[in-house]
Amino acid sequence: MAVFVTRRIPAEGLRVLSQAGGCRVQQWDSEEPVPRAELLAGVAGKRGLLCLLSDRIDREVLDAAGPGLKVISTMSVGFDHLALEEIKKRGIRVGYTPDVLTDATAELSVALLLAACRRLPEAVEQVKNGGWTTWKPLWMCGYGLSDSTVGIIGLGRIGQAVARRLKPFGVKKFLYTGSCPKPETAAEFEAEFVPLMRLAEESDFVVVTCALTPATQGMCNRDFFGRMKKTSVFVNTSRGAVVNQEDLYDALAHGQIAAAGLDVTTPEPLPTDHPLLSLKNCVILPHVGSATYATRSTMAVLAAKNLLAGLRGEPMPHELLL
Ligand SMILES: O=C(O)[C@H](O)CO
Repeated sequence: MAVFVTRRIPAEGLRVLSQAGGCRVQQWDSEEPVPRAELLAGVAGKRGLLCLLSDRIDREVLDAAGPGLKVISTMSVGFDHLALEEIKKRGIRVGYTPDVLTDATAELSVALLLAACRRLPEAVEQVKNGGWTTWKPLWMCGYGLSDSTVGIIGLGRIGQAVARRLKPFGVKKFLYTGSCPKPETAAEFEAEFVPLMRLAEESDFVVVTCALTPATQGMCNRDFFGRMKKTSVFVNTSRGAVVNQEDLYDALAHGQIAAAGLDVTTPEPLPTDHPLLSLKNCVILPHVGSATYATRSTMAVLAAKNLLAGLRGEPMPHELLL
C-alpha cells in the first residue's frame, strides 16, 4: 500500500504508518509545503494520500494520482482545500481530524479576542519603544467582556468551546447564527439564534468559527461591518475567505469597528506589505489555532489512523461522509 505524505508531520503520526505492515511511505520531508510539481509526481500511483490544509487537492492532483488512489486523509478539521465533488465521483474516501483540535483552537480564539480587545500587542510595543512614560488614566484603554454580548458565527464544536470558555468572563448574552438553529446545543449558553445582520448589530464581540463553504464565503463584508458597533471587536479563527478583507480593512481604518483579531487570512501567509498589517487595531496570527505540541501530535496520529483504516477498507475513526 503505497502512500504519499505531503509534509514533515509529528513523529507519532509517521510512526503509526511505518509500524503498519505493508504500508510504503513516501514523504515530502520538509517544514515547507510540497511544490506543486513534487506533489503531482509524489502522488502518482499511490493508494493513499496524507495531506494538509495548505495542499490544494483538485482534479489535477487526482488525475496525477490515477485510479489507484482510494483514500485521502487530511490532517485538519477543515476540508475546503479538497475538491469534494471530484473526490466523491471517483469513489475516494476522505478522513479528517475533528474534535482533537477543538480545545486548542478555542483557547487560541479566546487569547486572540483578549489580545485584540485589550490591545496587547500595542501595549507590549509601547513598553519596548519608550511609549510607557507613566500610568495614564486614558491610555491604552480597550473593551472588556464583562456584561457584553458575544455573537458566534457557527456554533459547531469550536464555537461551543469558545462560548464555554468566554462565559466565565461575565458575558451577559450569547447570540449565534448558522445554517439552522441548534436549540439543544445553544441551551448550555442560553444562546439566541439570530439572523447574521442582527448578530452584527447587537454583538460587542463577533467570533467566526464556521466552516468555509460557498454560503459562508465573503459573508463578513461591507454590509456586515457597517452594521457592527464602533466599539465592537471582530475575531476570525475559521478561514480567511469567510471575510472580505478589503471591507474589513476599511471598517478598521475608518473606525467603523474597534478592532479585529485574525488567525486566518487570504492568502496565507499574508504578504508582509498587506494593508491590514499597517493597522494598530488589527492583531494577526499565522494560523496557529491548533498549534500545541499535544494537539498537533494527536492530529497526526488520527490522520495516520484514518489513512490506514481507509486503505484496509475498515471504518475510519473520522471519515467525512461525502
Ligand atoms: O482546519 C484545521 O485543522 C485548522 O484550521 C488548523 O488547525
